[in-house]
Amino acid sequence: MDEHDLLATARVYAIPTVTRFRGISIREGVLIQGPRGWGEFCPFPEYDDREAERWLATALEQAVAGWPEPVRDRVPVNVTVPALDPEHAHAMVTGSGCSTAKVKVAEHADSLAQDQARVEAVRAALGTGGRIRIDVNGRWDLDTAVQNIRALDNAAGGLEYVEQPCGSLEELAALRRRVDVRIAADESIRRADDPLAADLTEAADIAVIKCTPLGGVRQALRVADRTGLPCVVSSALETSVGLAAQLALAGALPELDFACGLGTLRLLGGDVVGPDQAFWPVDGWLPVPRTPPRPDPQALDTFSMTDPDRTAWWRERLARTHARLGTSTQPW
Ligand SMILES: O=C(O)CCC(=O)c1ccccc1C(=O)O
Ligand SMILES: [Mg+2]
Repeated sequence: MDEHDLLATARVYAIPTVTRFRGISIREGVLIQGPRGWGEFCPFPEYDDREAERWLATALEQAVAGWPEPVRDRVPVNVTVPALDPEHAHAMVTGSGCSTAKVKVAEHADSLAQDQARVEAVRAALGTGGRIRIDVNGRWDLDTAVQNIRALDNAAGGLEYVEQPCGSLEELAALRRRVDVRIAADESIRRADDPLAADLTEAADIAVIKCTPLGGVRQALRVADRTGLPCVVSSALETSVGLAAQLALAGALPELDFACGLGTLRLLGGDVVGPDQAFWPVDGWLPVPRTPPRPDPQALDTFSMTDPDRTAWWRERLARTHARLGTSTQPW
């Protein structure tokens, strides 16, 4: 797709989040349309153009090339619980229909008591048969991680795993020798200079794989294979258009032993597709699509970015990132 076609179809959106999530209260991005349908370009605002390139490759794969064949037609998902108070966390899990919950912790320093109360409430909502995983987004140092994982493993009555407890691979490897709970790597993979080269053998038991920041379904399958670990596919807080690519990845992975973190539409206060095409989990499952969903014109209008400066910022970012991808016609 040349730059003219790309910008001619581009629709900048802004959707409020239901609760603040990783500092985000408005999710912004751009939808583009190609011969295969719509794709979504939504790198977080603070990410630089180099990192944004991979996000654009994902959108172009979806809009221009299409995805590889899936090996399953539906995937189990977790409910994602933001840093809510215990009552709201309990209600969210009960209403989700999911038997696995991913709980965000460590949203601020000294949050351990709140994190424990949230995790206890989630266990009460799931019952003994449910699974609880926590996501730290790399916020703990090694000693804090050792202490807090023990405390939260107790509060949860057993954790399925802990996602990115510390920032670096070295810390994750050292931590892994000191705790029994399994460790999953997220940022260590998707934010690595070269995700294909990330060596997780000492550092993690599980790989969190997201095609949106990795450059598409095909590239994410390569990264997943290279890790040699069981994988969890997880969202980057996309609309249903971008979630479709993540579901195509979850559908195409040779093995899928864990619930995916793709039930995140409920964190957004709206969507760009109509309710019949939206990826709302039913009884904890989502379908694997063969083609991207089509945005609903009315929903696109509702969530169209109204700030002209932000619209220009996104369009310029899209054009710059496209120029960086260069003449490679198949970046994926
Ligand atoms: O995995 C999930 O359940 C939801 C996705 C999620 O937590 C997330 C969403 C946007 C950006 C980062 C993250 C993350 O996993 O750290
Ligand atoms: Mg994570």
